[in-house]
Amino acid sequence: MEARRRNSSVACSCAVIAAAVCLLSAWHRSVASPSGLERTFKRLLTPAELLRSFPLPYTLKRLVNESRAEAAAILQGEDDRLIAVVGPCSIHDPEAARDYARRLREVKKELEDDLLIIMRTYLEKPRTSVGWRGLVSDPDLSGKEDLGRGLALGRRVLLDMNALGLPTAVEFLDPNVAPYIEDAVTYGSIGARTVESPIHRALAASLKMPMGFKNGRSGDIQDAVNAAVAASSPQKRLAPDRHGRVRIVQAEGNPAPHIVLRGAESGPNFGEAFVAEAGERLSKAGFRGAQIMIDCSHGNSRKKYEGEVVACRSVAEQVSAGNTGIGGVLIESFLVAGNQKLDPGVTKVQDLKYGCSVTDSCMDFNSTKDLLGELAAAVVARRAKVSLCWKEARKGEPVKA
Ligand SMILES: O=C[C@H](O)[C@H](O)COP(=O)(O)O
Ligand SMILES: C=C(OP(=O)(O)O)C(=O)O
Repeated sequence: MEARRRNSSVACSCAVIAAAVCLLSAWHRSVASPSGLERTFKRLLTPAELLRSFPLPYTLKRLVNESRAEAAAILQGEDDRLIAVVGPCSIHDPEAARDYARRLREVKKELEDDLLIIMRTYLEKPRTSVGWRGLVSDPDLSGKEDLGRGLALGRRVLLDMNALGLPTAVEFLDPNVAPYIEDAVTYGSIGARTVESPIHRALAASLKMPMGFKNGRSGDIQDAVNAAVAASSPQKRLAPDRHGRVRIVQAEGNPAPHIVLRGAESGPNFGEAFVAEAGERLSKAGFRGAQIMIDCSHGNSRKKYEGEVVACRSVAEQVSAGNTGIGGVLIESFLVAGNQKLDPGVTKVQDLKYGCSVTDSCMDFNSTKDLLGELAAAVVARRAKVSLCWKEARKGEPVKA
């Protein structure tokens, strides 16, 4: 009896030690899968640990909260400015991103009566097939995919942008990444490749910043409308908490879900007829007065920065003509125009051109500044027209615009 008790306590201690060794030395652990292939697990900091190392200071928390509220007010038609989400297609060089942000913040201050400028700080890239998957996945652009370093670097970039006075926008791609960064994000997007995914819709329902849903790559606007409806509803989902424990999250529904027209393989959808149709579908789905965002890139630019200028000018014309259904734009822009090839593991990072996109083609900073000026002027024109309408309506006269 005594011997059995001793044996079982020895077995117990061995199990505890083994578990501790496993946990402490589990930086790198390989498990044979049923197919005989090795699956590798690597220990990662929990969101709580990363947030402790790189906290969002109180003043920046205030910036995030205030800019989220401003963006939501614009998207609900309560603030007549436009949102402009502007910045590189993807962040690959934090120094170039800071350089860009310093210039953008000057434009932000100059145009803040008419535009809410948010810096596109995209850290995760969904690929059509394969390719570099963004700073979080591969921070060294080497193909080694050091996700632990990527999460830390990505969070630091978001903190830097906020510290420079710029609210940030990201695409949420891997739901597991969200708890590491969401507190530092003002505007979120669900992309064309994931807009039909129930998991992404449920994630959006639990996020506190306004979330934009892109139309599908085929051009189907209804995918985005359905996603906005789903994300506006309270729902439960399984998700890790900040300590990495899987929990049942009771999501309240996103505060300002909206749709983003991004064009399609078959062509752009930034024109008046598409905007009107999107507005009608939104009203039918119960979103009365909800604003639409227009992505001037992707299918709307046919992935060429010159096309972005055309799309953006069309938006400015529609707004200055009095269209009150457009709430903002997304623009891919970096220090210099165009893009360059990045083949992780093959391209030498030191050979990359400074301030030039390694994913989609971007417009250069000076053209961006000019276009933002045009958008701000369009808001001023719309304001004058709309208030004229309002005054005439009050006099009981027919509304002109
Ligand atoms: O915005 C970036 C790209 O459009 C997206 O990540 C897909 O890129 P790809 O078609 O080059 O893979
Ligand atoms: C991938 C993107 O967009 P979309 O989902 O519209 O292709 C993006 O904005 O980086």
